[in-house]
Amino acid sequence: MDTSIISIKGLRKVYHNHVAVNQLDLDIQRGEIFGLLGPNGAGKSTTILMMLGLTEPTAGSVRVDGINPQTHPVEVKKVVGYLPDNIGFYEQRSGLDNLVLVAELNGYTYNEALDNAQNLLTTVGLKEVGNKKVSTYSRGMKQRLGLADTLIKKPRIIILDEPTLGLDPTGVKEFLSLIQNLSKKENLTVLLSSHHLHQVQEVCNRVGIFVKGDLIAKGEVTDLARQLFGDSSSTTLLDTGLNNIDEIATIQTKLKNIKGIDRTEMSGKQIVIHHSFKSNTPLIKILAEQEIPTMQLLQKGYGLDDIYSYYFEENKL
Ligand SMILES: Nc1ncnc2c1ncn2[C@@H]1O[C@H](COP(=O)(O)OP(=O)(O)OP(=O)(O)O)[C@@H](O)[C@H]1O
Repeated sequence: MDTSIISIKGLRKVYHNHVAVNQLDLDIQRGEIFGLLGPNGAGKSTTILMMLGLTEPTAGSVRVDGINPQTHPVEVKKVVGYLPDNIGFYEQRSGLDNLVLVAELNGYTYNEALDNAQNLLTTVGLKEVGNKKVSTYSRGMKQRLGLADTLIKKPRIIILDEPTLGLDPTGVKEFLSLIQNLSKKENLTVLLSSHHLHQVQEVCNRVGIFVKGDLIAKGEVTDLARQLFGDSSSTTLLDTGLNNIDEIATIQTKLKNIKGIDRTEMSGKQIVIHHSFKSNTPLIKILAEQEIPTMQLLQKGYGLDDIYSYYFEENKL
């Protein structure tokens, strides 16, 4: 059974000969938190705009909860709440007033709007400050108010564009756990566009990585590593205990040529070894055979940061 709430097939957007989104195929499941990752200009916002019916695809199709946003833009906006990265409020009015206004604009009577707004302020943890002017809110509080704003029409899907931008670490944590709880409680589907890899890794069920209009990989983070690096899915940090950088670099080069090791790089005085061994045991054997000093070996799996730096910083594409 197809349980996807967002279904994208062969989606393409070309602006004056520039391909912003290229042949995108993506299915997002109901209740899923999906992370859209990618550097500036990768095509994330254009994809979101096409889902919202705000820009027309050049080719391909999008269905959002069964709705074609191109032909039914008003209907799609009823089921999708969108939090842009620069949401504006009436700063001189209270958070509560702002929400009531949005609720009324969405067709609620004043009493319904008030009730709805008060409940949402509680949900996002702003109950105590609901009557204070928005101008007195911190960035984190404004983002939570923005979340309440997107929830007011009781959407089935929310799309959040860089929602944690400018938040301090505590604010980020609180905001993301709020999203996670909401998604669980309401079976809400969340699309999160972000550059913040650690955060996305923590909160998303799956992520998709966009580069220059292409979705180069999608899946759970562990699957992504496999998709992008093939069998080479392990990284081990070697601390030789040496201080001489030249000596360490010589060891690094030597290791690179050993079967089973795909590549190596320096990280300060440590050597990062990317290899296809399932554990460190074969590595320990190799290090002993090659008489390489080993003070510490630390195995770590590939994280999103590795994927990101491999694909974006080393210009592999
Ligand atoms: N209205 C437009 N007209 C022409 N080109 C555009 C337009 N909107 C976006 N583009 C181009 O399409 C590409 C994709 O842009 P998009 O905004 O979708 O990327 P993004 O991944 O959302 O980046 P960011 O994180 O900076 O928002 C970029 O090269 C951008 O310059």
